[in-house]
Amino acid sequence: MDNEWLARWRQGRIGFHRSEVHPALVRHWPSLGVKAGTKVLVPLCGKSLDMRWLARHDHPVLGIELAGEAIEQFLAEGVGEVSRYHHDSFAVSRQGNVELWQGDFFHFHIEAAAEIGAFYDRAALIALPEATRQRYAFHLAQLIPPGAGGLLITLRRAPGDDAGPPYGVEAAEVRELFEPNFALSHLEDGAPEPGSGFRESVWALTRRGPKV
Ligand SMILES: C[S@@+](CC[C@H](N)C(=O)[O-])C[C@H]1O[C@@H](n2cnc3c(N)ncnc32)[C@H](O)[C@@H]1O
Repeated sequence: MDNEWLARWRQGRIGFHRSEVHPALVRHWPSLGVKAGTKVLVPLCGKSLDMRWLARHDHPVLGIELAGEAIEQFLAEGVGEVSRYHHDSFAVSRQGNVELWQGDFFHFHIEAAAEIGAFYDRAALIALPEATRQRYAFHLAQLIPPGAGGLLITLRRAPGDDAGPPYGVEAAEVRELFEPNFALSHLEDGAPEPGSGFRESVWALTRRGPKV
């Protein structure tokens, strides 16, 4: 699976990347009440422009991405000096208020996440096969402090369509995955996307305490 993502980036097969900020982020982030200055974790971040939107709205961003290509493209398309360092197995690049950790999300641990106070998942959970999604939800819960919130944007496919990525994740699975550690609020379901028929669902999550 990992190599498949690296191949996608190498070959430019990145249909998931949006050339504009996701409208659901703009619409719903303010309602989460995340204080300015709070650092936002963006797992499986790609080169999402949503990170720039968060940074412009006074949130330091910590993105985690497997593909070096994605990170280099993000930095090349941005403005400002880039500083680089290593932390454990991660190569970290910082540009302005955005730091990008290149490596496997599942190797990113709580010591490195000390300042994180919110998260943003668009197309991260749904990038993972069913067997890995449980691990993702648990790992995310370990990184997010009690009381902290986040926005989750998932996707539904036609009934019986098990193909992916992106994988379809129904509301019942979202609840099953996250309810043990988060309070959930379903914010909206998008209209079917032209062509694919995929429908996005937007959720607000708040981490329950105590830490897992
Ligand atoms: C569907 S894309 C979504 C990217 C981004 N969130 C967006 O909205 O454009 C999933 C991304 O996760 C990355 N990825 C997959 N598995 C990963 C892992 N275990 N750790 C870090 N990144 C991973 C892939 O390289 C890919 O860029």
